[in-house]
Amino acid sequence: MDPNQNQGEANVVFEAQALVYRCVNNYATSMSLGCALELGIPDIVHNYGKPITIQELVSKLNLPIDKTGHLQQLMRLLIHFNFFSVTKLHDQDDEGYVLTAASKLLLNDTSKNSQNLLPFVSLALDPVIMTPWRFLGKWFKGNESTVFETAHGIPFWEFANRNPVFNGRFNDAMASDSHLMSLVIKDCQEIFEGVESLVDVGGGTGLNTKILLEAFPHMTCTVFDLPHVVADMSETMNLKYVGGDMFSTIPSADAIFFKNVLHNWSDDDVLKILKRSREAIRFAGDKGKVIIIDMVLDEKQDRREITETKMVFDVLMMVLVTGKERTKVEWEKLFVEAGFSRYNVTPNFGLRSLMEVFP
Ligand SMILES: C[S@@+](CC[C@H](N)C(=O)[O-])C[C@H]1O[C@@H](n2cnc3c(N)ncnc32)[C@H](O)[C@@H]1O
Ligand SMILES: O=c1cc(-c2ccc(O)cc2)oc2c(O)c(O)ccc12
Repeated sequence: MDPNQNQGEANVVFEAQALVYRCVNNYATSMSLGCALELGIPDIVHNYGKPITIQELVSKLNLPIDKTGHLQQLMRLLIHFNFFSVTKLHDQDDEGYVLTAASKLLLNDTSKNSQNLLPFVSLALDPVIMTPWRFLGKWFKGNESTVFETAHGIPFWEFANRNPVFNGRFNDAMASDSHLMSLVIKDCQEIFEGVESLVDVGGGTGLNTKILLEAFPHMTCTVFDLPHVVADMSETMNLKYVGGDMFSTIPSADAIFFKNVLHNWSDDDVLKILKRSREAIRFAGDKGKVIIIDMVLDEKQDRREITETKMVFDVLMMVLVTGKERTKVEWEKLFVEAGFSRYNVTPNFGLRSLMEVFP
């Protein structure tokens, strides 16, 4: 027998073993990141103002000295995932930790930067969100429409309605995601050109709309969301809040805007929402359109990690709500079935793309 053949078989098995261990232990990365945030490590590194050594970090955290090696282990994993990096200290042999682009998004101190995903990460690690994963197998064999319902007894949006603390946490998380939109919205001049009125459907507490209004102050905007989400919001001359159910009615406007909303719903539900949107723009003539910011799965074009993240969101939407992520072909099928004639996709929002859909 060829000894190389044996070696080859062993390599395949060991590669497979590494894959199994990597996947099954993925939670260790999110838990380690959660721990770093609980301890406030990004803020300490930020406030130190220069690279911070492991000894200085232990001291700032008030940890027992004998935890130094363990903290180093935690930091090594987070460095591997690009949450921190190490740099040589001037005139010394020692090294210190510094923030990376990712950990700069996770600071408690938001005074210098409104781009902050800490509320989003806190939501992701909340037991309300994590518990349903334990019920995934049970759900596959049962009748509930979501895993969330199998775990918590009621659907996600009803849970948010009944639990004001969770509702606040959820809305803050979604708003933190929206802050990043301001980075690109100014580049979208032509998309909002001619749009005089816009309804942000499922617009949450209205941050998307406020960012849009900063860039396009001539517009009149309505944030439309469930009544418990928009209750007691303060309005301005060109920003109104309306409570309601998008399956029953959507207020009329030139443009109907959805960010991070349609991926929460099944194809049947998206079809109903799109048909309601078409009714809502029927008086707008040539100006009428639907603007969607959401994920578009594209395994051929996207880097492997981007596809991986989108596929995780795909399953996440199945677990929490009744949703999914979609390919361009899947989106197109829905647009055509809802009676729209054409659409454009601008893939410039990181994980999200912007789609314009015309009657
Ligand atoms: C994932 S959040 C997106 C929030 C916001 N568009 C953003 O990007 O930050 C989905 C929103 O849809 C709202 N929603 C859920 N069901 C709805 C319904 N039947 N009618 C109107 N809004 C609804 C939720 O309350 C929530 O604010
Ligand atoms: O309720 C959620 C939670 C998330 C979420 C959870 C865990 C993660 O690692 C990332 C995100 O995202 C949501 C979302 O994008 C959405 O449209 C509705 C609800 C949630």
